[in-house]
Amino acid sequence: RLPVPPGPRGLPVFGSALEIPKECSWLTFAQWAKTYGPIMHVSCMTSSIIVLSSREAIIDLLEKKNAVYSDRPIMTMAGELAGLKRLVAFAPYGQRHREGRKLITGALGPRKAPELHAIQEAKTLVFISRLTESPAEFRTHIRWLVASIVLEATYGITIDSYDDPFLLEVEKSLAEISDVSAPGAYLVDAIPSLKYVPEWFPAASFKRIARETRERSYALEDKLYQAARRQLDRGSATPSFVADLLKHNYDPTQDDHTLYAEVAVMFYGAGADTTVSSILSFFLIMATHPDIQRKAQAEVDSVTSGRLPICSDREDMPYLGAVLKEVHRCNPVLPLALPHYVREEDVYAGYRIPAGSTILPNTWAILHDPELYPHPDEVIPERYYDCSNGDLNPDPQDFAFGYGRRVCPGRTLAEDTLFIVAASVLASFNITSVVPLKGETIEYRGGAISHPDDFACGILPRRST
Ligand code: HEM
Repeated sequence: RLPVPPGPRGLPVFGSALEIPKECSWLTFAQWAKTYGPIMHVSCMTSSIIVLSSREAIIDLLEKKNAVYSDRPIMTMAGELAGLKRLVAFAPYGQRHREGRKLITGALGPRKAPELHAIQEAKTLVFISRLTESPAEFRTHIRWLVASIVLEATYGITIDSYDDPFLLEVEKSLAEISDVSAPGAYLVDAIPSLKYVPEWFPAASFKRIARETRERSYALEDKLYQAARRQLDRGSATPSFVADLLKHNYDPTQDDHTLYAEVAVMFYGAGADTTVSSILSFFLIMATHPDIQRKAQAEVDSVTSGRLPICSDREDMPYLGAVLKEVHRCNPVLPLALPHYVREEDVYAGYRIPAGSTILPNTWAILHDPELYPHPDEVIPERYYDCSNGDLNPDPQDFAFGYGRRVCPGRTLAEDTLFIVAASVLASFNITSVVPLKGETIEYRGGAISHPDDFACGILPRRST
């Protein structure tokens, strides 16, 4: 038998579970990869994790062998007990997952771009005026902006403020989902047979937590979906994902409704925190790199000549495009993507990849590899201009949005939102003077989603500076 890839030995029974930090585990994995190489085996309680830290390994396995490497690990607490495996991002690779993805890619394809751009541009206009009125609250405005774009595009629901009761309910449910899916948080994930323990049993509070999370997320999914249906019945529906599905299916079965509701709820679940984190990184990078900001503003000004930017300006603003590539490279929002899973044993580079391994692509390690991106800790938009060596500076967006048949289906929506926000902010404001709100410097943190530490920054209307 071939050996498994090299990796830290860890402790008996626990393996390396106690050495993997809950925050920024991608940094620890990147450090270990310097010793053990780009294909690393990490044992963690009863499971095997294979961490991939090179572009070649990720392409060879997750892209070229995507039929084998597109499953998701079985998460007993989140997936089974809390019912999340019904949702596209957590679903096992198979028919239901494919159906869900097909609906999302259809709804976000080029045909739908004009409708989506209209929503993105209108909401960004309101965002700019709110930012002018209360710049110190830029975080709240960013969260409102992303929520209002996603909920309008998915359900046709208008959200006026970040305190909207509907939105607070959605955020609460998401926080619960994030709690139950935190790796290592529940013993039942390491010992799946515990799932059979009855809820009343002492120390089985995880069963109650899972049931409550499941019930609340189902109720919310239904509430949002029914709100969109009611608008259609009243004839007041604006173009949206749900309205479009129901307009094209005159006689939906109960199974259709269930599928549509499950897929719709994914837009916010997968698209809100991720997009917010990228926009925050954009603000941080602009505030800390005034020269880059000025250069991007000059480009925006020359294209728009005084009007506000629109989504179709994107291809005329290559420098801003390069800045946004750096935003994704410096802070890949999902630094380990989402975990993939391999059901069958495989062989790669002389190693055995055991059946049932969780596969973690270390996107952060690739986007900070000095062999691929010279001076990886510096923000250098110009790095994408030099095409003389085709192996250097590959487009970070091809990594930041994941891999193979699990690649993010919301990429275009996310990129367009980031672009219109960035271009409109640059046209309207100078972003200055960053102040860390905790500690001395601003680091990127997080468990699964990476985001910058809290910071304050100056946001001054350009006409007054
Ligand atoms: C900056 C914003 C975003 C980033 C960086 C991002 C990145 C990612 C990544 C890395 C994955 C995991 C891919 C993998 O497993 O290999 C993913 C999955 C996913 N994303 Fe995004 N995403 C963003 C925004 C969005 C938006 C706006 C939507 C809305 C539709 C969305 C929907 C999804 C879905 C449904 C999945 C699961 C796909 C599957 O399992 O088949 N994402 N995203």
